[in-house]
This record gives sequence, C-alpha cells and structure tokens, in this order.
Amino acid sequence: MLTSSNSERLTATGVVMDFAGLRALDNVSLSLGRHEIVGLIGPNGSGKTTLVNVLSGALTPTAGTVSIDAENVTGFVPRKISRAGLVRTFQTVRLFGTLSVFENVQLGAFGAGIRRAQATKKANDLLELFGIDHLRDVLGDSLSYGQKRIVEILRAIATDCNYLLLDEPAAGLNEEESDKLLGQLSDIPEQFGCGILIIDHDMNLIMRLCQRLHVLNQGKTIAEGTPKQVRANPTVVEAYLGSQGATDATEP
Ligand SMILES: Nc1ncnc2c1ncn2[C@@H]1O[C@H](COP(=O)(O)OP(=O)(O)OP(=O)(O)O)[C@@H](O)[C@H]1O
Repeated sequence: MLTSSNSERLTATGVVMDFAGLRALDNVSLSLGRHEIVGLIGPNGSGKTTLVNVLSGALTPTAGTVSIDAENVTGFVPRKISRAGLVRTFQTVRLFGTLSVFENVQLGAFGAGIRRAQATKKANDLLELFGIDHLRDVLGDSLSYGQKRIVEILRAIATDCNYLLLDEPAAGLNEEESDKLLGQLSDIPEQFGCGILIIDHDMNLIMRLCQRLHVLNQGKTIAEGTPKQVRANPTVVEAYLGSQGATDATEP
C-alpha cells in the first residue's frame, strides 16, 4: 500500500455535531489518504452518516475541523468541498433515470468542469475498466439496483476526485453483487489516486475491502485499526459485531 503525505489527506479533527440537545458526534477524529480504503462502521444511529455529512459539507460541525490536503474546509458548502476533491454517494441512489449510463458518467465529469472531449474519453474508459461497456446506452431507470450503484460510483470517479465517500453502497445488493462490487472498488485507490471512506453494514465486504476501520458507537470512536484488530476488540464485538459477525466475516 502506498502512503500519502500529510498534505494529501482528508482529515477530521475533534468533530462535534449537536442536533438540538442530541450529541450525534463527540470529538471524532479520522483521516483518509489517497491510496487507502477505510471503513466507517457502527450500529444504527452511531453517527456514521452524520460524519459523512460533516466531511462533505452538508453539515457544519458544532466544533472541530475538516481539512482536505491541509486546507481547512470546515463549513464549506458541498460544491466547494467537491471542488477541493471530495465527492460522496448517498444511501439512496441518485441517477438521472432518463439519461443513459454513458451520459450519467459523462455528466459527472462535466459537473467537475472537465471539457467535452476529455469527459467523453473518461466516461468511455471508466465503463470499459469496470466491465459495464455493454450497458453504455441503457437508461438509468432500466438498470438493476446493483448496476445503478456502480454507475453512481463511476459518475463520482469521473469528477477526478481524490476522496470518495460511499454511504452504504452494498445496501440492497445480493451476495454475488456485493462480491462484484468488492472487486470493482478495491483497485480504485491505486488506479485513480482516490481514497475511499466506506460506510456499510455488510461486514463480509468491509472486512475484505478495507485496510483500516474506524468504529463509532453513540457518536464516539470506540476503536480504530485493521479489520483483524477491530474484529478481535471486545468493545466492538459487544457494541456492534456480535459473536456472529466477529467470526463470519473474513479478510484476505
Ligand atoms: N438532521 C438531524 N436532526 C436531528 N437528529 C439527527 C439528524 N441527523 C441525524 N440525527 C441523529 O443523529 C444520530 C446519528 O445518526 P446517523 O444517521 O448519523 O447514524 P448512522 O450511524 O449513520 O445510522 P444508520 O446506520 O442507521 O444509517 C441519530 O440519533 C440520529 O437520529
């Protein structure tokens, strides 16, 4: 695994997020390099999506800072955050249903200010690389759920982002689709210099895909480490994984 210098990292430091009396995030610090995949896991309501919302500019934290490549971007609106190199996907897929797969991916590049010729090449290359060239002219609305997920991810990569936040990309996928997604995601950091922060409840996917895990419970970080370390952590097993998850999930 390549390592990123400090100036090439997404970093959250001491993030606090309060919602009218509820502390959804309590002093959370996390960092992501451009050449790694980090998993953000924890039980329902532990603050995972809130943290992604803070990182991507949808929420301004009550306290703490977010920086991208050493630039303090705390409180920046999502558009400015994406210009700084961070793009996210959502729990519910947001594709343009009446546009083709190719057009959806190309639009991602246009949105980032990439010119037509280069955007077209980029979309063509990505469809080929991810083995969905045959779906090029299929409309977004006609895709299977798993196909929509991957097109959404390609649309994000087409922006030339350096940090990709994926919120439950495997939700609703069957085992075969989830395995396919694993293969498609695992090369992205090395191939595109784009680090991935992934939230998912599919522990089989998370444990095999991620180099590091960050575990939240009730808004607090309860563990950080490799999948192996996290799986062996009794606090995490008690709060989230349970004995079933701890033994079922495998890593390479
Ligand atoms: N906009 C909001 N207003 C008030 N409370 C909120 C808001 N967004 C989140 N919360 C609360 O903050 C806490 C953390 O929620 P969050 O959605 O971040 O958890 P999560 O770990 O992503 O959960 P899940 O795995 O179910 O998606 C929850 O108690 C939730 O109800």
